[in-house]
Amino acid sequence: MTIFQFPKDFRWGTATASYQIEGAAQEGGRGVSIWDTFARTPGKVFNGDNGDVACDSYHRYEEDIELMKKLGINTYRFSIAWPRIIPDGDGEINREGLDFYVRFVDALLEAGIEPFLTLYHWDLPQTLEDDGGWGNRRTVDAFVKYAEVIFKEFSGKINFWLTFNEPWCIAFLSNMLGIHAPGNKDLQTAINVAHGLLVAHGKAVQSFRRLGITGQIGIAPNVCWAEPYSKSPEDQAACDRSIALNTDWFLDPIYKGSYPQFLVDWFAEAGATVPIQDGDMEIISEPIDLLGINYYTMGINRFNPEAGVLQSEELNMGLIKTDIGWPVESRGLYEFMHYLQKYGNVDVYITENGACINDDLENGKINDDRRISYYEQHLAQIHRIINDGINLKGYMAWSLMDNFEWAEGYRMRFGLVHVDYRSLVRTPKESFYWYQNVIKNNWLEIRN
Ligand SMILES: N=NNCCOCCOc1ccc(-c2cn(C[C@@H]3NC[C@@H](O)[C@H]3O)nn2)cc1
Repeated sequence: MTIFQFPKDFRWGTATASYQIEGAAQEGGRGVSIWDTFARTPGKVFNGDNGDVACDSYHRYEEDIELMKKLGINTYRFSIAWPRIIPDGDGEINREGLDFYVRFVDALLEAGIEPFLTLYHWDLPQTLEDDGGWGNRRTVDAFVKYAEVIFKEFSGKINFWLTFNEPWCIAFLSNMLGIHAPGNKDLQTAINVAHGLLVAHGKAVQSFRRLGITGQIGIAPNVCWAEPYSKSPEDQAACDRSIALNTDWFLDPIYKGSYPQFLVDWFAEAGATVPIQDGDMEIISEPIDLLGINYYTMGINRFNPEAGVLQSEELNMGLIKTDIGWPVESRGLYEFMHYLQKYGNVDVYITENGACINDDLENGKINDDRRISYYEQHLAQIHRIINDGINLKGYMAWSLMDNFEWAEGYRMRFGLVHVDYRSLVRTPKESFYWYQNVIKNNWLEIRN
């Protein structure tokens, strides 16, 4: 067997998000989000599923924290639902909504678990979307107002902060491909959204510094690692475009103060431009302290002029796939983390990594061996990354429990804990106990 020992201060955790687990969608003064609207639009979400009940964590969070204590994690990544805090987006503060998160954060701290907060995990107040969404500076200013409410309430209690989860999903999956809320299918709209959220990110970081808020702040891009099908320049360029739209499009403005010119030029060919106003790039490039990285899979891509705006086609190479159809290929994480070094050896946390394995209960157990295998492969790569001297400081498995997987609804299960959506009974899977052992030992044992 092989033993991979992790650093003594390495953070072990799990991750969730407000709309995916909370439920109580019409309780506590919560306003309507774009995902409430999208899920109620016929054909957008599998089976017409929505987040009205989800895992009911709004009422069951103490039970969830007991599961976290049993698992042995020291870090828990979650998100706050903006519509609970300021229901109409930029109006009055809903104290009842804020108090729910005060109770939750206090309970986490009481349990000895470090809160790792995402301010925005996709549940935009609908009123702001109705007025132009992230492409309207009103939304940018509203986000800063919301962020400052949270900063002031939780400074001293929360020390790890993320502004946005997966900006590529917020901008391009949701506004160019139309697969997530609000479901637009327009490149210029997507570019406007991406720029708006970047300005909002920068302004929030400036507020964080000005207010002297405790801890470290950053952002969490999702990775789309790709390798060329052939050695041809066209296939390599197709990969470069695919990787860069998820990463460089957001991290170049933050770390370099400018967009990647090759992609700006590519989009200009398609008639789309970035709506930069005076001072925007200086705001966006306000220095940050950490990055969250979300990794699930990688692709083998080739140039194909018919393959969407990037003309980059991901090929089915016959790899083992998870039940959501994503190839299991952990080496993309290693390659990506070295790619990321062009921004410097910045502090990085894996804020999402996990497998969709839809095993169900059998005799009271869930023998999700495929999920264990997925985690073994990816944690081995993480040890390799750390061994190369990269500042990878922690790992949060997606997800603590099965939850609402966006357009896939509840059919796709990423949890270490099984959720029966009728009874809401939580049942730890075999992978939960495997991960519990890794955390307890702070080492990974690869069985021969
Ligand atoms: N990348 N290029 N794609 C080209 C075209 O893809 C079509 C489909 O696209 C995608 C891409 C990515 C995702 C996705 C889902 N999760 C899992 C969630 N992460 C945040 C947390 O809430 C988890 O639930 N992460 N990523 C879904 C669909």
